[in-house]
Amino acid sequence: MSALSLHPAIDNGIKPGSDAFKGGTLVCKCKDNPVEVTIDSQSAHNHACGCTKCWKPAGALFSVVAVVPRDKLRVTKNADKLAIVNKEAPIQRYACKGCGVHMYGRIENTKHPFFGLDFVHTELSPQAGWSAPGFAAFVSSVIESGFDPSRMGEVRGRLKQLGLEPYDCLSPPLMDAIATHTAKASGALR
Ligand SMILES: N[C@@H](CCC(=O)N[C@@H](CSCO)C(=O)NCC(=O)O)C(=O)O
Ligand SMILES: [Zn+2]
Ligand SMILES: [Zn+2]
Repeated sequence: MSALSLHPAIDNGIKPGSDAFKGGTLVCKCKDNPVEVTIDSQSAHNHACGCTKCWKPAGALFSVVAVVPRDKLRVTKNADKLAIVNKEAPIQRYACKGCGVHMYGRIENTKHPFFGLDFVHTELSPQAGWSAPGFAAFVSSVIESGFDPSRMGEVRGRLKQLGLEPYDCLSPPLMDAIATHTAKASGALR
């Protein structure tokens, strides 16, 4: 039996990132006048995400999504083709109206724990060297897209085989960072 397909960027093993990498471009899938985003930074916290909100390439069960500082990201070509998918969502995802690809997701709420970071899919980049995915988030959420719940053992097993520890929310360090932010905001922690 062939291995379960999760996402083309991880199905054949995970390519390590490069410490020397300093950024590059993301290009949408339109043949004509593609949208281009330029990022002057390496990515961080790259992960596979099973949630229903993140953009996935056709046929993929997971997205692969990372963050970059928002002040290091600019739209450099065909910005007029972008539209926000859901203005009410904490992460406002800018999708290409031509091909549907999400070019970046931005948080406008200054109180959000991840304010200052934009969400990006580095598979859209012609350059190699972006940070590699390090864990899998929102794994149980693939069921919300219609995936058979009886096959979740297979999904988690394959993620572990690829070296991506599966979590049903974010990774423990990120969950701790969110809780710390919340505790500082409430005054429970100084
Ligand atoms: N079960 C839901 C989960 C959606 C969700 O909370 N997604 C996270 C992670 S996205 C990248 O890691 C999130 O922060 N969402 C905020 C947003 O989407 O604006 C589902 O699957 O829909
Ligand atoms: Zn496009
Ligand atoms: Zn997601």
